[in-house]
Amino acid sequence: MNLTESLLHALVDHGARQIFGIPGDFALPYFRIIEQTGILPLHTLSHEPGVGFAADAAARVQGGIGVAAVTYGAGALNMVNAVAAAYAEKSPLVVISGGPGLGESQSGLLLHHQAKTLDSQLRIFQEITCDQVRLDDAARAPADIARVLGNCVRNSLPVYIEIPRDMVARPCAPVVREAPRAVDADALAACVDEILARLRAARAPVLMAGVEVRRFGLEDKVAELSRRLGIPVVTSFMGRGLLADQDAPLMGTYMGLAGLPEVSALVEDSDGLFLVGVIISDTNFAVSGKHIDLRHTIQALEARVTMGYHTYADIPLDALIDGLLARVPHADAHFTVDRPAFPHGLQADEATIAPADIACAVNDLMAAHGKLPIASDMGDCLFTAMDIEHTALVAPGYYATMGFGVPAGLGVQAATGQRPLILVGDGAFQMTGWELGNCRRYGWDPIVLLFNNASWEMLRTFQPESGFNDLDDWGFAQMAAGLGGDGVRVHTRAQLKAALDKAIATRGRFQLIEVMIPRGVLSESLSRFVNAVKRLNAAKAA
Ligand SMILES: Cc1ncc(Cc2csc(CCOP(=O)(O)OP(=O)(O)O)c2C)c(N)n1
Ligand SMILES: [Mg+2]
Repeated sequence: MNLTESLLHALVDHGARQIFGIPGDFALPYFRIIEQTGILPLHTLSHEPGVGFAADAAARVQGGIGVAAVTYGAGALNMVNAVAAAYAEKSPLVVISGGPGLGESQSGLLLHHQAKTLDSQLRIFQEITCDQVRLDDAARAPADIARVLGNCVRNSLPVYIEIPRDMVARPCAPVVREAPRAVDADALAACVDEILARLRAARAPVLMAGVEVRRFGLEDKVAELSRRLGIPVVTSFMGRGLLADQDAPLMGTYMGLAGLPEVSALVEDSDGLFLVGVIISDTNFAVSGKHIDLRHTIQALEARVTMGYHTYADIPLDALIDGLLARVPHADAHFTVDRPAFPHGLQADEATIAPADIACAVNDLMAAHGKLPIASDMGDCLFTAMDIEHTALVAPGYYATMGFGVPAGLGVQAATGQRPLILVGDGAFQMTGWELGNCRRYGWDPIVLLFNNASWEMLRTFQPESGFNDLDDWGFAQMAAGLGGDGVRVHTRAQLKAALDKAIATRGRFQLIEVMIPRGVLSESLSRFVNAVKRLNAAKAA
């Protein structure tokens, strides 16, 4: 076995199911081995940001790790933003980069694709990954790979692996996966007892599910725990889409002043808020109507449990949930909640289209044809998703980068085989929407709802006086055929419904529905979010 094969088998062993990538001369040798061995399927895309977003989304939906394979310098550094997004949102993404061989590194020449020094790339990735290795020693490689991939899975964070191009075919032993780390049973029991005591003493306990629940594959168990405890569940903004397919007492998504009042009141009035895998970020908590004193909550995140001004260390979330389930008997009665209703029954008439109509049309579509997993970009399309029935959702809800939506949708279909619905604004589509041109090669056929307001509308809501938020009308629908798909531009609600009916009935080609939305027409969630931010900022300034 050679070093690349050893790495590929280790990737499979740690939960990788495919590789997304773009080669270069520093990467051609290891790409050849990927292609020749077929240990993992390789999907090449067109631009490295898309490679990173697709691999990140694949990791999020399949519960394993994502793999982004690139060349040195121009390739890897082109993907920094996507890896930073994965780091911020705790996605287990493995970055593999080809690199200069030992001989050329010592040639005394500056090498092409080199930035500052030959170590610059590794140093840049140290800031956005939890572990790194350059595989320049075949004897040490199996242990290095086991350590790095073990950290990727254990922390649910990106890692960086550089393969010098003169090392790819060196004989190498197989990688032996690290043994799971032991959890202190006494500390776990004490932590479980204290959490249960606090929840039982609370008048109005609530469980908020965050992204770590998905990252560690705990949705079924968390749903079961909430039923047994008899407490309602909400998701964080980032956690939207969690528990969509579980029988959970799910009330909705917490968005503070931007969200549904009944959901916000449930969270903000709770005296027993149990934050399970929730990232304490501004997008999750900054627009709270009533200040949530996080010091009075129970926070389980990054293998630590904090409550009552003290922290239990080294309590992995899976061990904690198992410990709680072991101590909470099956509930006698089936605990349910009255979930707020989502909009249905689109008026298919000649009226222009608002984001609320898109949510309504999608809810009607899923009611008639079954749920679709959703990949959403940043922009009002993501806020519109809050009015769509709960379904699997991948979106940059915290890091908030544009460009995620289309590549992420391709990653979802590559990973699951399920046809995704992609929500993307015109500004974000200008960045990475062209990855749709790769669908035909792989048989992917997403349905793309392109919110075209010819504007960076989210920015305009915060700074309406700036003319630079105006975008031109690019005519995206007309470009679909050249990319291998079908495109249609719709102006009215009747045209939107007809386009969705045609799209869902057409398989084998991506379906691009360019929805023309008048500037200034926002989703209700975004309107509430912007008004909340302005009110809170005004209050701070006062
Ligand atoms: C990679 C990156 N560069 C800039 C920005 C900053 C930004 C946040 S929202 C936004 C406008 C989005 O326009 P779009 O048409 O896609 O959607 P909509 O607002 O609904 O009209 C920008 C430029 C971000 N978040 N990421
Ligand atoms: Mg726009």
